[in-house]
This record gives sequence, C-alpha cells and structure tokens, in this order.
Amino acid sequence: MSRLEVRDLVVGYDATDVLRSVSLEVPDGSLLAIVGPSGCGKTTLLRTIAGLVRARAGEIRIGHRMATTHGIHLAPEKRRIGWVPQDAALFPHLTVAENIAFGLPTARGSARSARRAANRDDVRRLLDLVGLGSLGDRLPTQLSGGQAQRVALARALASGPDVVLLDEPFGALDPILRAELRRSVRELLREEGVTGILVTHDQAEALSIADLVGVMRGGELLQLDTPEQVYRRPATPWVAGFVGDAVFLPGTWHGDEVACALGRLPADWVSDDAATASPLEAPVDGASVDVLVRPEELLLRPLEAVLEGAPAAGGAAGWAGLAATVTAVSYTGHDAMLSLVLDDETRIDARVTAAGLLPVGTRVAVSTTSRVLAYAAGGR
Ligand SMILES: Nc1ncnc2c1ncn2[C@@H]1O[C@H](COP(=O)(O)OP(=O)(O)OP(=O)(O)O)[C@@H](O)[C@H]1O
Repeated sequence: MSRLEVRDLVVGYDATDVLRSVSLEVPDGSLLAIVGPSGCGKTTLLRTIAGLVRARAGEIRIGHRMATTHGIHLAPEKRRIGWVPQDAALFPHLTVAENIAFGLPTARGSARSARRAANRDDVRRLLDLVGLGSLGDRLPTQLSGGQAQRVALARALASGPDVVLLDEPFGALDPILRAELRRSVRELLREEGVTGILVTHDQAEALSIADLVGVMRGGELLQLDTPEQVYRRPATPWVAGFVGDAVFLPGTWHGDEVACALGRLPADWVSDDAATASPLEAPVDGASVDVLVRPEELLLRPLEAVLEGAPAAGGAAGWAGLAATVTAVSYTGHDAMLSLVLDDETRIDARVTAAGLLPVGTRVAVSTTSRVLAYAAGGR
C-alpha cells in the first residue's frame, strides 16, 4: 500500500512561501503528472516529499508512514522514495550495472558495495526491466540520453521504493525518444506497481501518460483531476489556457445557455474560485461571462457553400455559423490551426484536420455543436 497523501503543505526558502497550502492524494500505483510555469514550485514539491526540504507546515503521508508532520521530519533515506532527475546524474566512474546496484538498500551509498553487488540477480532483473540487459558493463559516457535515463530509473527502482519521483526525466531528449521513453516508463511503473509523481513542462505529455494531472501556479495547486477532466472541464480559465489551446469569447449568461459571438450555445457554469472546492453559484441572467471553446470544437465551412444552401458535412441540420475570414494558417501535418477574424472583429483560432485546410483569405462560416463552458468574466 503506497498511497501518497499531502495535506496543507507550506514550504518556503526565505521570507516568502513557495508552496502555499498544497494538498493532493495519489492512489496506490497511480501516476500523477504535475505541470505549471517555471518557478511555480514543482521541484520544491518533489524535494519536500523526498524529505530534502523541510516543510513549514502540513503533512506528508507515504503509505502508512507519516513522513512529515508537526515536529516530525523523516530522513530522506527512510522515506522509501526513488528519485529520477532530469540529467540522469549517473556516477561516471561506475558501470551501468554498478550505477543500478548503487540504488540497492544494501549498497548504503557506497561505490565499493555497488561494485560487489553489480552481478546480483536483482540488478540483472532491473537491467532487463529497463531494456538494457546487454549494456551492464558500459560506462555512462557510452550511453545515449535515453539509455542513461533508463539506468536512472532502474537505480531509483533498485531500492524497492513505494513512490518514485521523476523531475523532468525526459526534458533533454528529442521528441521521438521522449515519446518512446515516456511510454516505457509508464509501463514499467505500472508493472512494478509503484506510485509516481512526474514533473513535466510538456502539457501533452502529462495528459497522455498520467492517471492524474495537477496544475500548479504560484505555489498553489489549482486543479488535480483526471487528464480528461483537466482538459474538458478546467477549473479556471488560466488552467484551460495552460493545458491546451483555448478560445475565449465574451458572452452573457442565460440559464444554461450563453450568448456570444458564436450565437446562443448550451453552456455549463464553472466556478473560477480555486480556493473553494464547491462551485460558485451560477450568475444571474444577463451577467457577463467568459466563454471557453476549444479550437477543435469549432466547425468551419466555406461561406459560399453555406450561402448557396449546400448541406453541411454529415447533414447537420441548422448549420449556419458566423461569417469569418481565414487570416493565417499554421500547418502541423496531421492538422492545422487556422487564425480567423469574425466580421465583428473578434479573433479566434480553429483547429482543422489536414483535409479541412483552407487558404488565407477564405471566407468561412464558423459554428460549434459543443457544449461550452462559462467562467466569471475577467477571471483570466
Ligand atoms: N534553494 C533555494 N533557495 C531559495 N529559493 C529557491 C530555492 N530553490 C527554489 N527556489 C525558488 O522557489 C521557487 C520555486 O522553485 P522550483 O524550482 O520549485 O520551481 P519549478 O516549478 O520546479 O521551476 P522550473 O520549472 O523552472 O524547474 C522559485 O521562485 C525559485 O527561485
């Protein structure tokens, strides 16, 4: 049982608090990805969980053990935590197998013990586990970046940790290797049943491999949810923009609908008060709101076809839309982002498949069939 629980954690280095009352729970065997802008406190959170930084207040419970609470600070080596840093940080004078053996509890941080343990079955198992079975005798300088990260992971797993903390472990790798390694790391953690926290700068990475995503800003955890909920129902407009492309339109609230530049759309009200777990009361009729639409939820048709009354793709009834002009195209291969200006001067982006690409200057009708989200106006 290695559930991780953090309650009301406050951490600071000097006069200012870097983490402000952070609470989170990672269920046994789950992977939580933490994202947030540079300096928001992600590494500090990991370091505090690992016991490398002392908390000013709050609790950290790892499995059944209380690691941090008022007056208690369990030493890092007693927390049963494995650490995978961004740069692998392997010992250059030890072989791959010796580096992994260094993580064994019996090595107790001694290179001599690590050398003696390098041929043990558990080291071989870890080498195989991370797909480096034949490279045990190599030195770190003879490894690629991805291989070095695999060794760092094996070394972190060698101690039989309850929780593995991964601080930007794929940051220095090229995109293809990065995608490959993150998939195998995810599988490995699952196979080993280890609970993990991964810090990453890559929102897409967080959404694609984690069971839970935590979004931090300025020392606070704004949302902790499944990847789908974080993307589909962001707690605040800022979270919406941080985890993906977002189109915000000014609008007014009318019961469970909003009126905005795209017309009258079915809408859900979302509290923008990160401090309260329960949603704020829905606004009064006619109140100003910010309307969130994801660019892929916008539907475009050449305006000409709409004016001529041609049926929409899929035969959708009542598909009319607002007139707009394509002002720029950002092509990414599988899809493209089109910048549009509506006739009322509102600027929005729409994501289309490569097949739906329209050149700059095309007049289009824009609409959406999605339910949109409404936030208190001015909360961005
Ligand atoms: N040892 C330290 N002493 C003083 N201030 C520190 C120390 N370490 C970090 N900080 C400050 O604490 C804040 C949070 O830093 P932290 O490294 O946790 O952020 P981060 O979200 O991991 O950033 P990045 O994504 O850039 O790695 C920053 O303002 C940073 O300058």
